[in-house]
Order: sequence, then C-alpha cells, then structure tokens
Amino acid sequence: LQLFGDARRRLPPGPTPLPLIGNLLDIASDLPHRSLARLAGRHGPLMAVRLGTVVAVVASSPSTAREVLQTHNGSLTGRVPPDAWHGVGHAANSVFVLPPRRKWRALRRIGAEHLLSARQLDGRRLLPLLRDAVLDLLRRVSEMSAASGGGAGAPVQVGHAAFAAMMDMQWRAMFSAGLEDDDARVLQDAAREAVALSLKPNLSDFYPALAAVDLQGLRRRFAGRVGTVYHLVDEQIERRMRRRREAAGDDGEARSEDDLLDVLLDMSEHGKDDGKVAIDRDLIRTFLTDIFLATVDTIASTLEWAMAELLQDRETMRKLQEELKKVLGSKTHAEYADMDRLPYLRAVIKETLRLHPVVPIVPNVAEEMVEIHGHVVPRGSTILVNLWAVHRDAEAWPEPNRFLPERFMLRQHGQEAAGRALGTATTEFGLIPFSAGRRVCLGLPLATRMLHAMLGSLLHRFEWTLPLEVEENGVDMSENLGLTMTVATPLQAIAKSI
Ligand code: HEM
Repeated sequence: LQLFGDARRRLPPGPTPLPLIGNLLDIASDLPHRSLARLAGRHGPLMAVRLGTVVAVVASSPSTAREVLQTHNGSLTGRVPPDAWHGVGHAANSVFVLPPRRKWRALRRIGAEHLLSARQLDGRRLLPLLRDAVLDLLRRVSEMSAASGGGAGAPVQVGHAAFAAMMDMQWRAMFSAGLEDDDARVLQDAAREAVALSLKPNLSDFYPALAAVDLQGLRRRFAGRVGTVYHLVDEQIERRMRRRREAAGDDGEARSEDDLLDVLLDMSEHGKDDGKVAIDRDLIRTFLTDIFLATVDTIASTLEWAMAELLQDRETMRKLQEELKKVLGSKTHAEYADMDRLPYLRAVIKETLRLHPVVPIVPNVAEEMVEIHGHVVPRGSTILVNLWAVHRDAEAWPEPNRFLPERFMLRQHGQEAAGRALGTATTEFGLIPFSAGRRVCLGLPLATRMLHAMLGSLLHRFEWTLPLEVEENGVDMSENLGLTMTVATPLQAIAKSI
C-alpha cells in the first residue's frame, strides 16, 4: 500500500481529475493531440491525465519522447487494443495491438522480409509496382482534370487519387492481382470507415468495466467495416489456394506467385513460421488486412497535406518545381533513386510530416513501472507519445507552427542539402513521424519511397492552382481524426499538364 501511495504521489503533474470522468472534459473540447498539447503547455512535457478510470502519462517533448521510445522502450511497448478492435476478433492477431512477444515479432519479421524492406521494395518484383503506382496517380489526375469536358480543367481531389493508386498498388503487391472497380469502391469506403471508427473516443476504452455493453456500438460497426475488407481478402486467399492445389499436381510444387500471400500460405502449410508461431488462416487474413489498411490512408493523407501547404505557399512550390525541372529534365516522373539529388523535395516532405503527422499519438502500455525525470510511470498505465506536440515543441523548432522547409536545408560545401535523412536517425527525437524504438512504423521504407516519388511527380508533371472560390475563402486546414489525421475537407486543386 505504501509503495502504491508513493507511486501515486510521484506521478507526473497534471490537471486535477473530476470524480468518475477524470480529465475527459478537458480533452473532449478539441482533437485529442491538440487538447493534450494545450494541457502539456500548462503542466509540462511529462504529464498525467485520467481518462475515465484509465491513468495515462503523456510525453510531449523531444526529450520525454526519447525516454519512452528509447531509454525505457523495452518496458513501454505493451498495447491495450482499442475496444472496437475486438470486433470480428481483429485485435487477437493484429500487428498494431499485439503485445511485443512471439506472434508480434513473427509478423513484423514476415512483413519486413517479404514485402516492406528496402531490399524487397527496390527488387525485381516490387520496384515496377511502385513505379506503376506513380504513373497510375498521374493518369488519375489527368483523367479527373479532363472530366469537366471543357479546357479549363476540373478540380482534382489529390487525396482521393493517391488513395486509389496506393490501394491498387498494395493489392497487387500482396496478391499479384488488380482490383476490380466495384471492389475498389467497396474497399475504399470500408477501409476509410474502419480506420475512422477505430479510434473514435469510446466509453468502452475509458471505462473498461462497461466494455461488454458496447454503449456506442463502435465494436459492432468496426466489425461490419473490417468484415467487408476480410471478405475481399478471403476471396483472394481462396482463389490462390485453389490455384496452388491445381498447380501442385503430382509433384507437390505449390507456389504460384511468390508474393506475400504465397509466403504466408507456404508457412501455414508447413505448420509454422521458423518452427515457432503457427500461421493459421485467421492470422493471414488479419495481417493482410492490417498491411492494406496501414498503407492507403497514411500515404494519401500525407500527400494531401503536402499539396495543401504548397498551394498556399507559391514561393516554396516554385522553388520545388525548379529543383525538379533541373534534376529530372524531360523525365515523365520522379523515382526514389532520384532523391539524393532532390534535397528540397526531401525538406518539403519532412516539413509536411512534422506539421501533419498522420498518426499524431502513439499509445503504449507500461509493462513495468519506470521512472522518467524523477516521476513514476506505474505498471499497467497507458503511456501516450504526442508526436504532434513533439513536432511543434518551440525549443526544438523556431516558429513551430509555420511551414518552413528551409529549416531542413543545410549548407554543405557551398551547396544546399537536406539535413538528416528521414527515419534514419532515431537518436534525434524532434522529428519522429514514424515513431521510433521497437514498434517503429513497419511501413517506413515504403512510405518514404512513395511520398517522394509521388509528390515529386505531381509537381513535375502539373502546374497547380486553387479553384477560385477556395483561393478566395482560403484552404480549410482543419483536421479529421480516425486512426490517421486527414484533411477534413478534401483538398480540391486544378492541375494543368506542364
Ligand atoms: C506517411 C506514412 C506513415 C506514417 C507517418 C506512419 C506512422 C506510423 C506510426 C507513428 C506508427 C506507430 C509506431 C509506434 O507504435 O511506436 C506506425 C505503426 C505501424 N505502421 Fe506506419 N506509418 C505510415 C505508413 C505506413 C505504411 C505504408 C505501412 C505499410 C504496411 C505501415 C505499417 C505500419 C505497421 C504495421 C505499424 C505497427 C507497428 C507495430 O505496432 O509494431 N505504415 N506507423
């Protein structure tokens, strides 16, 4: 009891909780990353809040983020799945919320080795798929732009075009099959809604004792939307199993495509992955769904944020287009291989991810009690890293709320170059859009490749302007939060071929 009392006394400071609801009212006034950042401004970069009956410690500065994601990372990477994720049993096999043990490690290893590592992405099978996704995006923009029938160019929803191109790319990478138009529409709606439902503030998460009742129906609705994705993933699995059976014939050679699905089916047929974790049908279905959901919205939203910033900052847009013209010349599109010679593009993407980290809060659970800056993080408590607040820390970033890609440009040998490659240095904690430590984003190599190639190509191939009414009223930069932080009003822009 004394130990418990000590731990409570040494919790980090924070707003006074009300009985029963704790600090929920303080947080409900705005999007959680913003209200928590405001509270941290008053109570400090390590702060304790009570969300219903749940104690949460929030890290909001580069140095406290480093404590969570590096110094004490081994003890602070537990997860409690959002209650909604128990719908269709998704949580039981999801790499996002599995505790950091054998099954989670096996899934991360399979994902990296067979799809998401730099070696795979730059290899013979996937490199053409990545390039096709860039060309597909450019084609979609041209088509949307021509849809008006007149010469002026219809407004293009850039985020929508990127979402569709990424969705098709990831489906091909996992299943070696294109998406039928009808399926693509169904998947797009289901994926967006599942992602949005999954982190809607849910009473079941703040009062776990009430979870069984599913008061807001979020678990049921999530199950419905993810169930739709499952259905289409299952069709692919069944089709492939049939084909493998046919191809196996008498000699028993079952492989047909050599993609992620084949790898997983091989493992399931042999019973195990590395003799440790059984890869069964449920695990395969959930993993493929997770990879699909993680890919589409994150990259599309980041591109939409980048375009929204650039369309309001003509000078930066002009400078970037000049760099692209100089380096790419008559090439039709940008490739990741060009990135070394495009420092300003790299700086623009870093600055976009700094201001608009599409996963703004990373939720962990303390598996052991740890001490940070003299305060206690009790075992079992939630520990949130507010990436959005870290990225706007005024000590780390002068004029933190301004879009200033120049902050990443260093002068080296008389020439400008973009500082620190994104995601390579986890020792600096001022810019961590992919988080850091052992749960660092598994899709980082894919995301950096697609963001650079897609944004570079969009700006190299088209002149962009805002529709007149948006120019007059201003771009709506308000955020919408599902699992990722998207632009609330889809950005519309006019694209003219260069
Ligand atoms: C702009 C793009 C992206 C951003 C900013 C982003 C950011 C993040 C962040 C902040 C996390 C949480 C890490 C933590 O818990 O500490 C995460 C996790 C994850 N991301 Fe991404 N992500 C992006 C794209 C992708 C893509 C394309 C994939 C493709 C598969 C992906 C797969 C994952 C997975 C599987 C996890 C869970 C890791 C785990 O819990 O072990 N992400 N991502």
